[in-house]
Amino acid sequence: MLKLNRILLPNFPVYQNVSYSMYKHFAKHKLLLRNSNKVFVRNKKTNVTNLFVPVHIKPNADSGEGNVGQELTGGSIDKSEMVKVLNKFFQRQEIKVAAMDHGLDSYLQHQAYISFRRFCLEAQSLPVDLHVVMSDVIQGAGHVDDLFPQYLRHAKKMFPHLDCMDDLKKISDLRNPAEWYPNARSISRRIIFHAGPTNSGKTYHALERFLAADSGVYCGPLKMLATEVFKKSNDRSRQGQLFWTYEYYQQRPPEHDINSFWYK
Ligand SMILES: Nc1ncnc2c1ncn2[C@@H]1O[C@H](COP(=O)(O)OP(=O)(O)OP(=O)(O)O)[C@@H](O)[C@H]1O
Repeated sequence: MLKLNRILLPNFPVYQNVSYSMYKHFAKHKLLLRNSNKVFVRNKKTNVTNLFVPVHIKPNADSGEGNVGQELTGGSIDKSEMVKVLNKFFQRQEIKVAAMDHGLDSYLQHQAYISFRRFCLEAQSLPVDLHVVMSDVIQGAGHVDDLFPQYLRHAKKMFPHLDCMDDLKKISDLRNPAEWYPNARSISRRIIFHAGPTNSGKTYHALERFLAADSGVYCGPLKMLATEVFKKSNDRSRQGQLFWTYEYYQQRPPEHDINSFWYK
Protein backbone atom coordinates (compact mmCIF):
# COMPACT_ATOMS: atom_id res chain seq x y z
CA MET A 1 0.00 0.00 0.00
CA LEU A 2 1.12 3.54 -0.75
CA LYS A 3 2.20 5.01 2.56
CA LEU A 4 3.62 8.35 1.66
CA ASN A 5 2.95 10.68 -1.21
CA ARG A 6 4.88 13.65 -2.48
CA ILE A 7 2.64 16.67 -2.31
CA LEU A 8 3.29 20.05 -3.87
CA LEU A 9 1.44 22.99 -2.35
CA PRO A 10 0.85 25.47 -5.21
CA ASN A 11 1.46 28.59 -3.17
CA PHE A 12 4.33 27.02 -1.29
CA PRO A 13 6.44 25.15 -3.79
CA VAL A 14 8.22 22.76 -1.48
CA TYR A 15 7.83 19.03 -1.68
CA GLN A 16 6.52 17.53 1.50
CA ASN A 17 5.89 14.00 2.58
CA VAL A 18 2.40 13.60 3.97
CA SER A 19 0.71 10.70 5.68
CA TYR A 20 -1.56 8.28 3.87
CA SER A 21 -4.60 9.57 5.81
CA MET A 22 -3.86 13.10 4.63
CA TYR A 23 -3.49 11.82 1.07
CA LYS A 24 -6.88 10.15 1.39
CA HIS A 25 -8.39 13.38 2.71
CA PHE A 26 -7.12 15.30 -0.31
CA ALA A 27 -8.21 12.55 -2.67
CA LYS A 28 -11.69 12.42 -1.11
CA HIS A 29 -12.19 16.12 -1.55
CA LYS A 30 -10.74 16.01 -5.05
CA LEU A 31 -7.87 18.25 -4.12
CA LEU A 32 -5.24 16.24 -5.96
CA LEU A 33 -3.74 16.85 -9.35
CA ARG A 34 -1.56 14.06 -10.68
CA ASN A 35 1.30 14.82 -12.93
CA SER A 36 3.56 11.88 -13.81
CA ASN A 37 5.00 10.63 -10.53
CA LYS A 38 4.09 13.72 -8.52
CA VAL A 39 0.85 14.51 -6.78
CA PHE A 40 -0.24 18.13 -6.48
CA VAL A 41 -2.59 19.47 -3.87
CA ARG A 42 -5.20 21.70 -5.43
CA ASN A 43 -6.92 24.47 -3.57
CA LYS A 44 -10.55 24.45 -4.67
CA LYS A 45 -10.79 28.22 -4.50
CA THR A 46 -7.69 28.73 -6.64
CA ASN A 47 -8.26 25.94 -9.17
CA VAL A 48 -6.75 27.48 -12.27
CA THR A 49 -8.30 24.93 -14.61
CA ASN A 50 -11.59 26.80 -14.12
CA LEU A 51 -10.00 29.64 -16.04
CA PHE A 52 -9.66 27.68 -19.28
CA VAL A 53 -12.68 28.21 -21.50
CA PRO A 54 -13.33 25.07 -23.55
CA VAL A 55 -13.43 25.28 -27.32
CA HIS A 56 -16.81 24.11 -28.53
CA ILE A 57 -16.48 21.10 -30.83
CA LYS A 58 -19.33 20.54 -33.21
CA PRO A 59 -20.34 16.96 -33.97
CA ASN A 60 -19.53 16.02 -37.56
CA ALA A 61 -22.12 16.54 -40.22
CA ASP A 62 -22.08 13.60 -42.61
CA SER A 63 -18.70 14.05 -44.25
CA GLY A 64 -18.63 10.69 -45.93
CA GLU A 65 -16.22 9.36 -43.32
CA GLY A 66 -19.07 7.45 -41.72
CA ASN A 67 -19.46 5.47 -44.88
CA VAL A 68 -15.82 4.46 -44.73
CA GLY A 69 -16.18 3.46 -41.09
CA GLN A 70 -19.34 1.52 -41.86
CA GLU A 71 -17.73 -0.17 -44.82
CA LEU A 72 -14.79 -1.23 -42.70
CA THR A 73 -16.88 -2.51 -39.80
CA GLY A 74 -19.84 -3.81 -41.71
CA GLY A 75 -22.57 -1.55 -40.38
CA SER A 76 -23.72 1.46 -38.39
CA ILE A 77 -23.40 1.73 -34.63
CA ASP A 78 -26.33 1.32 -32.27
CA LYS A 79 -26.49 4.55 -30.21
CA SER A 80 -27.80 2.82 -27.09
CA GLU A 81 -24.82 0.43 -27.20
CA MET A 82 -22.57 3.43 -27.65
CA VAL A 83 -23.99 5.07 -24.50
CA LYS A 84 -23.23 1.93 -22.49
CA VAL A 85 -19.66 1.84 -23.78
CA LEU A 86 -19.11 5.53 -23.07
CA ASN A 87 -20.50 5.25 -19.55
CA LYS A 88 -18.27 2.29 -18.84
CA PHE A 89 -15.30 4.12 -20.32
CA PHE A 90 -15.70 7.15 -18.10
CA GLN A 91 -16.14 5.07 -14.96
CA ARG A 92 -12.80 3.35 -15.47
CA GLN A 93 -10.29 4.37 -12.82
CA GLU A 94 -7.42 3.62 -15.22
CA ILE A 95 -8.85 6.15 -17.68
CA LYS A 96 -9.08 8.83 -14.99
CA VAL A 97 -5.46 8.26 -13.96
CA ALA A 98 -4.24 8.25 -17.58
CA ALA A 99 -6.16 11.45 -18.27
CA MET A 100 -4.59 13.09 -15.21
CA ASP A 101 -1.18 12.14 -16.53
CA HIS A 102 -2.03 14.20 -19.61
CA GLY A 103 -2.99 17.27 -17.55
CA LEU A 104 -6.73 16.67 -17.28
CA ASP A 105 -7.84 17.07 -13.69
CA SER A 106 -11.28 15.85 -12.61
CA TYR A 107 -12.89 19.17 -13.58
CA LEU A 108 -11.49 19.09 -17.12
CA GLN A 109 -12.18 15.37 -17.44
CA HIS A 110 -15.82 15.90 -16.61
CA GLN A 111 -16.19 18.61 -19.21
CA ALA A 112 -14.26 16.65 -21.82
CA TYR A 113 -16.37 13.56 -21.21
CA ILE A 114 -19.69 15.43 -21.57
CA SER A 115 -18.49 16.98 -24.80
CA PHE A 116 -17.03 13.69 -26.13
CA ARG A 117 -20.27 11.87 -25.33
CA ARG A 118 -22.33 14.51 -27.10
CA PHE A 119 -19.93 14.43 -30.02
CA CYS A 120 -20.30 10.66 -30.37
CA LEU A 121 -24.06 10.60 -29.99
CA GLU A 122 -24.95 13.60 -32.10
CA ALA A 123 -22.52 13.03 -34.97
CA GLN A 124 -24.08 11.76 -38.15
CA SER A 125 -20.77 10.11 -38.87
CA LEU A 126 -17.90 9.42 -36.51
CA PRO A 127 -14.27 9.87 -37.58
CA VAL A 128 -13.14 6.59 -39.13
CA ASP A 129 -10.78 5.56 -36.33
CA LEU A 130 -13.36 6.32 -33.66
CA HIS A 131 -16.02 4.44 -35.60
CA VAL A 132 -13.78 1.39 -35.92
CA VAL A 133 -12.72 1.36 -32.27
CA MET A 134 -16.27 1.93 -31.03
CA SER A 135 -17.57 -0.82 -33.26
CA ASP A 136 -14.88 -3.23 -32.08
CA VAL A 137 -15.64 -2.51 -28.42
CA ILE A 138 -19.38 -3.03 -28.93
CA GLN A 139 -18.76 -6.31 -30.72
CA GLY A 140 -16.39 -7.51 -28.01
CA ALA A 141 -13.36 -7.37 -30.28
CA GLY A 142 -11.76 -4.49 -28.39
CA HIS A 143 -11.45 -3.11 -24.87
CA VAL A 144 -13.27 0.00 -23.72
CA ASP A 145 -9.90 1.56 -22.83
CA ASP A 146 -9.05 1.58 -26.56
CA LEU A 147 -11.18 4.73 -26.82
CA PHE A 148 -8.64 6.70 -24.80
CA PRO A 149 -6.61 8.14 -27.76
CA GLN A 150 -9.79 9.46 -29.39
CA TYR A 151 -11.05 10.85 -26.08
CA LEU A 152 -7.70 12.52 -25.43
CA ARG A 153 -7.62 13.99 -28.94
CA HIS A 154 -11.07 15.43 -28.32
CA ALA A 155 -10.00 16.83 -24.93
CA LYS A 156 -6.94 18.48 -26.47
CA LYS A 157 -9.08 20.14 -29.11
CA MET A 158 -11.30 21.47 -26.32
CA PHE A 159 -8.40 22.58 -24.15
CA PRO A 160 -5.50 23.50 -26.44
CA HIS A 161 -3.41 24.55 -23.42
CA LEU A 162 -2.85 20.85 -22.69
CA ASP A 163 -0.37 20.74 -25.56
CA CYS A 164 1.67 23.64 -24.23
CA MET A 165 1.65 22.83 -20.52
CA ASP A 166 5.45 22.63 -20.45
CA ASP A 167 5.76 26.12 -21.94
CA LEU A 168 3.08 27.43 -19.57
CA LYS A 169 4.88 25.97 -16.58
CA LYS A 170 8.16 27.46 -17.76
CA ILE A 171 6.88 31.00 -18.22
CA SER A 172 4.85 30.96 -15.01
CA ASP A 173 7.66 29.56 -12.89
CA LEU A 174 8.64 32.48 -10.66
CA ARG A 175 10.89 30.51 -8.35
CA ASN A 176 14.29 31.60 -9.67
CA PRO A 177 14.31 35.35 -10.38
CA ALA A 178 18.09 35.15 -10.65
CA GLU A 179 17.65 33.26 -13.94
CA TRP A 180 15.29 35.79 -15.53
CA TYR A 181 16.39 38.21 -18.26
CA PRO A 182 19.61 36.37 -19.20
CA ASN A 183 20.56 39.00 -21.83
CA ALA A 184 20.40 41.87 -19.34
CA ARG A 185 22.31 39.84 -16.79
CA SER A 186 25.07 39.09 -19.27
CA ILE A 187 25.88 42.84 -19.38
CA SER A 188 28.53 43.88 -16.92
CA ARG A 189 26.77 46.28 -14.54
CA ARG A 190 27.43 47.83 -11.17
CA ILE A 191 24.40 47.63 -8.93
CA ILE A 192 24.23 49.40 -5.57
CA PHE A 193 21.73 47.96 -3.15
CA HIS A 194 20.63 50.57 -0.65
CA ALA A 195 19.01 49.14 2.49
CA GLY A 196 17.87 50.83 5.67
CA PRO A 197 14.91 51.41 7.98
CA THR A 198 11.92 53.49 6.93
CA ASN A 199 12.59 57.24 6.81
CA SER A 200 16.32 56.70 7.19
CA GLY A 201 17.13 58.70 4.03
CA LYS A 202 17.53 55.98 1.34
CA THR A 203 15.56 57.93 -1.26
CA TYR A 204 17.14 61.19 -0.19
CA HIS A 205 20.69 59.92 -0.73
CA ALA A 206 19.79 58.13 -3.97
CA LEU A 207 18.28 61.33 -5.38
CA GLU A 208 21.22 63.44 -4.26
CA ARG A 209 23.51 61.02 -6.10
CA PHE A 210 21.21 61.11 -9.12
CA LEU A 211 21.26 64.92 -9.23
CA ALA A 212 25.03 65.02 -8.87
CA ALA A 213 25.55 62.65 -11.81
CA ASP A 214 26.22 63.79 -15.39
CA SER A 215 23.30 61.77 -16.67
CA GLY A 216 20.74 59.44 -15.24
CA VAL A 217 17.30 57.91 -15.36
CA TYR A 218 14.81 57.87 -12.55
CA CYS A 219 12.13 55.18 -12.79
CA GLY A 220 9.24 55.08 -10.37
CA PRO A 221 6.05 53.10 -10.01
CA LEU A 222 3.88 56.24 -9.59
CA LYS A 223 3.30 59.24 -11.83
CA MET A 224 3.21 61.46 -8.75
CA LEU A 225 6.68 60.36 -7.67
CA ALA A 226 8.16 60.84 -11.13
CA THR A 227 6.58 64.32 -11.32
CA GLU A 228 7.95 65.22 -7.91
CA VAL A 229 11.48 64.18 -8.85
CA PHE A 230 11.17 65.99 -12.18
CA LYS A 231 10.19 69.23 -10.44
CA LYS A 232 12.92 68.84 -7.86
CA SER A 233 15.50 68.35 -10.62
CA ASN A 234 14.28 71.38 -12.53
CA ASP A 235 14.50 73.44 -9.37
CA ARG A 236 18.14 72.37 -9.21
CA SER A 237 18.63 73.59 -12.80
CA ARG A 238 18.79 70.12 -14.28
CA GLN A 239 17.18 69.99 -17.71
CA GLY A 240 15.45 66.69 -18.09
CA GLN A 241 12.57 65.10 -19.82
CA LEU A 242 9.60 63.47 -18.22
CA PHE A 243 7.76 60.68 -19.95
CA TRP A 244 5.27 58.00 -19.14
CA THR A 245 6.20 54.59 -20.42
CA TYR A 246 2.80 53.81 -21.94
CA GLU A 247 3.01 57.02 -24.00
CA TYR A 248 6.59 56.22 -24.89
CA TYR A 249 5.68 52.84 -26.27
CA GLN A 250 2.47 54.29 -27.71
CA GLN A 251 0.74 50.99 -27.49
CA ARG A 252 -1.22 49.37 -24.76
CA PRO A 253 0.22 50.14 -21.32
CA PRO A 254 2.61 47.49 -20.05
CA GLU A 255 1.09 45.41 -17.28
CA HIS A 256 3.50 46.70 -14.69
CA ASP A 257 3.94 50.24 -15.80
CA ILE A 258 6.94 52.21 -14.69
CA ASN A 259 6.89 55.96 -15.08
CA SER A 260 10.22 57.49 -15.76
CA PHE A 261 11.99 60.75 -15.61
CA TRP A 262 15.38 61.09 -17.21
CA TYR A 263 17.86 63.73 -18.08
CA LYS A 264 21.15 63.84 -19.85
N1 LIG B 1 20.45 63.79 5.13
C1 LIG B 1 19.25 64.35 5.03
N2 LIG B 1 19.10 65.68 4.96
C2 LIG B 1 17.89 66.25 4.88
N3 LIG B 1 16.73 65.58 4.86
C3 LIG B 1 16.80 64.25 4.91
C4 LIG B 1 18.05 63.56 5.01
N4 LIG B 1 17.80 62.24 5.05
C5 LIG B 1 16.47 62.10 4.97
N5 LIG B 1 15.87 63.29 4.90
C6 LIG B 1 14.41 63.54 4.81
O1 LIG B 1 13.76 62.58 5.63
C7 LIG B 1 12.58 62.13 4.99
C8 LIG B 1 12.65 60.64 4.82
O2 LIG B 1 13.74 60.30 3.96
P1 LIG B 1 13.60 59.27 2.78
O3 LIG B 1 12.25 59.41 2.13
O4 LIG B 1 14.80 59.41 1.92
O5 LIG B 1 13.66 57.92 3.58
P2 LIG B 1 13.54 56.46 3.02
O6 LIG B 1 14.53 55.65 3.77
O7 LIG B 1 13.66 56.43 1.53
O8 LIG B 1 12.08 56.08 3.48
P3 LIG B 1 11.16 54.89 2.99
O9 LIG B 1 11.81 53.62 3.47
O10 LIG B 1 9.86 55.15 3.68
O11 LIG B 1 11.05 54.97 1.50
C9 LIG B 1 12.47 62.87 3.67
O12 LIG B 1 11.61 63.98 3.82
C10 LIG B 1 13.91 63.29 3.41
O13 LIG B 1 13.92 64.51 2.63
